[in-house]
Amino acid sequence: MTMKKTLTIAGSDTSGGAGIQADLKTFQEHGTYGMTALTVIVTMDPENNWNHNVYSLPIDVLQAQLNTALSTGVDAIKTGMLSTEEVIQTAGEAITASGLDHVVIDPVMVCKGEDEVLNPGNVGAMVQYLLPKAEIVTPNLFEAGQLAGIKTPKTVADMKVAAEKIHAHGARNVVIKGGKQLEHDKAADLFYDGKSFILLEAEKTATYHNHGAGCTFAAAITANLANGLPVKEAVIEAKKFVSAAIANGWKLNEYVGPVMHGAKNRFEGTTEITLTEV
Ligand SMILES: Nc1ncnc2c1ncn2[C@@H]1O[C@H](COP(=O)(O)OP(=O)(O)O)[C@@H](O)[C@H]1O
Ligand SMILES: Cc1ncc(COP(=O)(O)O)c(C=O)c1O
Repeated sequence: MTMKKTLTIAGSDTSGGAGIQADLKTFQEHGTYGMTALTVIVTMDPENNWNHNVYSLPIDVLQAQLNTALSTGVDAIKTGMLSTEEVIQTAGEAITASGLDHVVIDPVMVCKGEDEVLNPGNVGAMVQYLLPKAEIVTPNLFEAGQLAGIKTPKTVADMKVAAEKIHAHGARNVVIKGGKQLEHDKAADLFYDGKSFILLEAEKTATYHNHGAGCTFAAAITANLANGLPVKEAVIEAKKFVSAAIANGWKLNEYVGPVMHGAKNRFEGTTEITLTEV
């Protein structure tokens, strides 16, 4: 038996809901074989309101992991938290050398609720080294504004403007996640392939237990691509999955509630989504 191989280039979320932990659980849930190239380790301080600390790994350690994983011939790659311009460049060059088409860029800039970029130079480096390689890029509203060089989108009309600008940077398909923050009654994401705009809408779940939603969504898209789904179907299936994962999010402790990464096999078919050309 062989399995499709999926690689995540991302950070470790020690609390297990986001980062490589979310990616590996989601890859497994979709029947793909997960591999990792770790960029940073994020820890949380239980004595101090769960404050995050980010520990970077040396660049040669990242390079060695990329050499290891890519030598096996992976089917799809996802990127997540990339801490510095050097890390972004290294990831971009490894992706180019791999010659792979199935590349999902989740341009993580902040953890939820914060609005300052990890390192300001990262936005330009993502535009230069990652967007031209992206089969799909999956920014949230804040990240979309940063990549597009405009104010954070607030409406579907703003999202369309951002999607066109991000597409012009070389990403072949753009999915802007409206999520909870969009001024809209549904959890709406905008898909743009350079030709048409499609709004994917699901019921908004009233919950704080959504930690890792973005990583989980992008990892599901990556696994779906590795499994042979066309781009639009890969996004649609991932949207159904992440909606079920959020609807079944749970409380890890008083600070954080991860999404249910096991939602595909437990809750498949429990969430409906609608598609509308806009
Ligand atoms: N409360 C919610 N109910 C249903 N879907 C949601 C909710 N919040 C976010 N989503 C969806 O989850 C996915 C991840 O989005 P989001 O949480 O905004 O990403 P990120 O973690 O990168 O900020 C998107 O498809 C988004 O629409
Ligand atoms: C390592 C890592 N990657 C990515 C994220 C982003 O998580 P989310 O999917 O909730 O946006 C986080 C947030 O804590 C993280 O720690």
